Amino acid sequence: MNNLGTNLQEQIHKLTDELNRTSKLAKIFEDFIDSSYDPIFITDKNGYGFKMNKAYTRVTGATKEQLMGKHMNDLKEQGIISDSISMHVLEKKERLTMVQKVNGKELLVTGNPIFDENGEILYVVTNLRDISTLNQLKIELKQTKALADQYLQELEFYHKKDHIISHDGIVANSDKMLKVIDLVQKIALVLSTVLLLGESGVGKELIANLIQKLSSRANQPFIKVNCAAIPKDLLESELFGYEKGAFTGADSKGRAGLFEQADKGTIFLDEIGEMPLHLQVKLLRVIQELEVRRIGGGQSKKIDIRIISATNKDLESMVVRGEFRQDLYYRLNVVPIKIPSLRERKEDIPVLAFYFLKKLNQKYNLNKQLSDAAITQMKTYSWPGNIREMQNLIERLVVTVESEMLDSHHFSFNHQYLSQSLTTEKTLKEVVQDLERTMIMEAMVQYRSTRKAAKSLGISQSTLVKKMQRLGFQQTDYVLHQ
Ligand SMILES: Nc1ncnc2c1ncn2[C@@H]1O[C@H](COP(=O)(O)OP(=O)(O)OP(=O)(O)O)[C@@H](O)[C@H]1O
Repeated sequence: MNNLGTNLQEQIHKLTDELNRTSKLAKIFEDFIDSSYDPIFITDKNGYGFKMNKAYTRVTGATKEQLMGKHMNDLKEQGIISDSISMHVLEKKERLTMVQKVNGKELLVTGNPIFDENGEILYVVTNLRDISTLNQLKIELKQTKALADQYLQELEFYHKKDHIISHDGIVANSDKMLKVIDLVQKIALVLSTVLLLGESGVGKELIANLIQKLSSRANQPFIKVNCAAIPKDLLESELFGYEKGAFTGADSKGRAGLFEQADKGTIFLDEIGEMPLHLQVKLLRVIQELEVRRIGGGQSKKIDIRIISATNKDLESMVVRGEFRQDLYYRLNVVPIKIPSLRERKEDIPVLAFYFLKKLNQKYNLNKQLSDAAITQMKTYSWPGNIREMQNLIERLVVTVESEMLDSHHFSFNHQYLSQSLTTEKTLKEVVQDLERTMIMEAMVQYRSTRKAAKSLGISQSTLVKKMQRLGFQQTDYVLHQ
């Protein structure tokens, strides 16, 4: 009996030791999985939550109470987990990896099966990696890269722009305009007679200025004459001058004409197509003989002038129709320079738009910006008034749009007049005239000044006046519309 008692006591002792060792091991095991920085989750062979570490709660927010002893399929049904890697591992009996969400948090999970000696799964141990931070980093990296690309683009843009802007306020990016500037640089010095051709607002006057600035006559007089703006009956005396007593109302001392004033320098005859035929003969003589005779004067005076002329008219057709002298045309057309319309060089649209925006921001002390979509929208438009129209539109938007960003919807070019006219059976000429009439009327009602109206329409004042005469405008037309 005593022996039996001693044996039992020894057995109990052994068992207690064993139990102590096991619980120590369990504690070590728990400490061990808790020390892992990455979350660990263990399910038993039936798919019930068995163990999880502190990192699991830290990363997912899910607690032991929520998960331990719970079946994975139930947790999935409750939406706590999006899927269960443990269930897939139990089914496939192999290590698997997938992306799974716990409490909405995206995790990269790897489930490892633990087998017994018979090859049956005892547990599935799952390691989890928080990839939301990784994803966030990926997004940030993408954003940084996009920003870097944008800066690079802007840098290239400004690099190019700086190079181009150095041509005295002439901004260009297109090959077509760069070729024009190239040609201008070549001919500026040789003092050849230049004829600038191109639609209204393309920059003919700007190019004329550049030719003058680059020439050896940069410091000599530069006389600009807008042949369309000076009333026809005054043009002759303005150009050629007059002697005292030449006509009633004339200055008693007589006056030098613009040709004489341009002596040793350059004269810019803008809108040369508007020069009346009888003055064309006199102009031809000035160019051929290089001398002028004032009205009422007997003697001619030698002059040394360079002539730059410009027109938006088709002079060749005018010659054919007998509206422009052929000999004068040849004399003026020594070096023709055609300045392309803005729609023929859409690459210039962004550089010009940013250039005008910058200038206007400085002028009005603002910080307006242009969206990419706005630039794209501008590229789709045909710009009949060319650069002048664009400049005016941007100015109008800079001062009227409240938001900092000028966006595509601000550039919704209005074709309503056109669509109205097109619904009726009219000829192209009539449609164009309707459109011109409507737009001019609106501008005149709004501004009541041809200068301001022309500016808003993107045409020169003289073009507007001519159009109004042609369309038979009366002052009462737009005054009555007030
Ligand atoms: N390349 C350019 N860069 C910057 N500004 C430009 C450029 N081209 C034209 N402009 C601007 O556009 C406006 C119209 O240009 P400009 O008066 O030279 O045109 P134009 O062809 O002479 O017009 P018009 O035939 O109607 O007299 C001006 O304000 C000018 O400064």
